[in-house]
Amino acid sequence: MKKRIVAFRRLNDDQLDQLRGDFHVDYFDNLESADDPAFLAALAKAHGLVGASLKITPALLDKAPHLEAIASISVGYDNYPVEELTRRGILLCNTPDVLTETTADTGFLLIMATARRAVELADFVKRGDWQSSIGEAQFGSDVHGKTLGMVGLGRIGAAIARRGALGFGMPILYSNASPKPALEKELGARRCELDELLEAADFVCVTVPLSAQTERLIGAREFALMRQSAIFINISRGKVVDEAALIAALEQGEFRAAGLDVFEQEPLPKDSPLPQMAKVVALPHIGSATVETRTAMAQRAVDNITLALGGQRPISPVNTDAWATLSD
Ligand SMILES: NC(=O)C1=CN([C@@H]2O[C@H](COP(=O)(O)OP(=O)(O)OC[C@H]3O[C@@H](n4cnc5c(N)ncnc54)[C@H](OP(=O)(O)O)[C@@H]3O)[C@@H](O)[C@H]2O)C=CC1
Ligand SMILES: O=CC(=O)O
Repeated sequence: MKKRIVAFRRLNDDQLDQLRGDFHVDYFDNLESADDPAFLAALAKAHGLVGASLKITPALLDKAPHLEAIASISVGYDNYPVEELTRRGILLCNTPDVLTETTADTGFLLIMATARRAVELADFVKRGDWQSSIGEAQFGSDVHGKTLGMVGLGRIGAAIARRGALGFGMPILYSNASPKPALEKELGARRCELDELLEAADFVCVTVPLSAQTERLIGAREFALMRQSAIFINISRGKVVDEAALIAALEQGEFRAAGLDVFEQEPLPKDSPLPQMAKVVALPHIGSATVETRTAMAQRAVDNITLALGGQRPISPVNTDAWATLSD
């Protein structure tokens, strides 16, 4: 009998056909909530789960007694209780590498858009306010040659730093759990403490994953250390930043501008002041959101679940201990 997979958000027809060749698939194209009764009924019989952005809780796992593997269509896995999954022998897979360059493009887009005030000035033109040559009050700041401070120098952080160092001649500072000697050699990057980075960088760019160690890593104290002329970029997870402190620091002019792809609560609540601030470029979590990259991510998830449920090692397992249990 075929194993059963529940899939949601979002696979194309070829990917669904590929899965249906090996498995019984229940597909929820537009799942609104994990409480959807049809979704829960399918989950109760599922061996595999494929999808993204759903908060997976132990209570939800209790409703999936046959679950063997989850293939997340994301590289970040802060919405999964990894230890609990491992304890239950459920394998979790993610999608590293295939989204690195696109997410780095988005990070650099935020650097450029904030420094050159692209959104604010495009709105100015759109409103018909461009009546004469713009003056100094609307000038931006250079990107090339400025110091880029990377908070996190993993796959995405390195790809952003590479764009900055090799494309824009930016000196790179980084704070990261472990040293990155190869990147130091390639990019001339220098590792330093977070406080030194915050004090010295013209652009502070956050790319660490959300974890117990990084939650609210950047708050009022950290914003106060930044230069008044500096620009803050967050392309990782909203909860790495204390958002109330970010808003207060922007209001008080502690630094110049913020480029944000991620927020404490997503979608951003309607009463958030952030999108209305001229100094803020706010994007709706589109780091990896190109047709090519989202297709590649979904394909990686399809391949991961197919391999895992077929008894073969998946391409990108997160909790390899669970893989050992599953492959016994
Ligand atoms: N906005 C978007 O759409 C997207 C957002 N993301 C986010 O980006 C994150 C990073 O992805 P990716 O670059 O692939 O992940 P990586 O694991 O390659 O990079 C994360 C880096 O952060 C470092 N790090 C982890 N914890 C700490 C800490 N406590 N202090 C300092 N450094 C730390 C790691 O150090 P070490 O190397 O020593 O382990 C690693 O170098 C994802 O987890 C996700 O949250 C990802 C894709 C798209
Ligand atoms: O935020 C996106 C991810 O892949 O993680």
